[in-house]
Parts: sequence; structure tokens; C-alpha cells
Amino acid sequence: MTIHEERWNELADVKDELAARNWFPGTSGNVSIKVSDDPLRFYVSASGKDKTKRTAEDFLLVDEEGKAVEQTSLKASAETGIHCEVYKLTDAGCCLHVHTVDNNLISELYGDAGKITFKEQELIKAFGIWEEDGSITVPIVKNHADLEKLSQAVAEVITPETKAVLIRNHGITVWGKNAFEAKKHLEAFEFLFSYMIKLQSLALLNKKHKFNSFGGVKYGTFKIS
Ligand SMILES: CSC[C@@H](O)[C@@H](O)C(=O)COP(=O)(O)O
Ligand SMILES: [Zn+2]
Repeated sequence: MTIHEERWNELADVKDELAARNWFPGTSGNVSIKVSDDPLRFYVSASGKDKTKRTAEDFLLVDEEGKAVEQTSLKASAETGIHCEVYKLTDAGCCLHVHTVDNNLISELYGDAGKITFKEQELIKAFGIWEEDGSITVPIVKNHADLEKLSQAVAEVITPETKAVLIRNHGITVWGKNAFEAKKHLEAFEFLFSYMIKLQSLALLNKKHKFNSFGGVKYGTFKIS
């Protein structure tokens, strides 16, 4: 099998796994995998496809500007520019973008703060963070309609520690050194988002009904009393 075929299959497999979780509603989402560094070449999903289906026309090979490098009638994902920035600024080998209700809610709840930080959570070990007081921060950027601007906004918040960026009321872009790691990071973030939403919903209910079972313990960003 050639390296191109290997990468294609890896990307198709991870796409199937995310589809099985219903993480591509309404044709949303896009995925990519790096094939070479110099020159930068990566497979990216074709735009507007039903990402729950596996076909021979799911991906196309693009260059560092997101332009197709082979003759094709396929159009690269509208958000290919974001994948280009991720590959240029990090050591990512695979980049995944999904829209979920949980990642949209978190992006809205913490959008004004411009970031969300998780700490004292076992699952941050999925990001290689093993320290007692370790934390992981996900920056949140505005969902610019201009996709050039959007790619730029994402690029501006990427630091060496960044593993994902949330786009407000849109979705998450997450990466890893290969498809396995990118999926691990995505699953871990979605777990943390879901946890935070449930915790905050319980806290709100608790406040409303003056049911004081949490006893003034500080949870996340607000105090429950
Ligand atoms: C159909 S809504 C989603 C799109 O606007 C976009 O945000 C998206 O994630 C998918 O775009 P695509 O061009 O298919 O990669
Ligand atoms: Zn999107």
C-alpha cells in the first residue's frame, strides 16, 4: 500500500467513527490528514458531502494553500484554510472539525471570556498533562463569515500548547500527531464540554430551587450556594 493509500484509509476510518457518533449533522464538519511535510500535502474532505457516507470521492489532495494538486472536479472543504494554518503552526498530522450541540453551547457560554480552561479533571491526561495542577485551555474565536478572516483568527490563538480551537456557535477544530491522537483529543474535549454543561445546569437548578446539596462548593467558573 502506498503512503497515500494508507493515509486515505486512516482518514476514512476516523471519519466513519465520528459519523457513527452523529458528529456530522447536516453535512457539517471536515477532516484532513497530512501526507508530507515538505512540500506540505494533505488530504481534506470534499465540500458539502454527506460525511456519514464512505465513497471514493470523499477526499482530495491539497497543497499549503489548500489548492488541489491533482486534476479533480471536487471542491476542497470551505474551511481548508483553517487546516492549512493548523499544519503550518503545529506538528499536527491529522485535523478534525465537528459541530456538536455541546461544543456550540460551551463556545457561547465562554465566548465573551475568549477561552475555557479545564483543571482537576482526570481526562486532561488524554492531552499528555499529568501534573497535579495541570490545566488545558481552549481558545474561542468569533465565527467570521469571511473564511480568510476565520482562518486568521484561528491562527492567531494557536500557541505551542494549543490542541484545539472553538469557533463560537460553530464548532471545534482539534488536532493530533495522527488520526488516533486527533480522535482521542476530540473525544476528551467533548467529554469535558458535556461534563461542564451538565454541572452548570445542575448548579442553576440547585440555585433556582434553593436546594443546597452542593454546600457552597466552588464548581467551574461560578459559586454554588
Ligand atoms: C452545512 S453547515 C457547515 C458548513 O458551513 C461548515 O461549517 C462545515 O463544517 C462543512 O463545510 P465543508 O465545506 O463541507 O467542509
Ligand atoms: Zn464548520
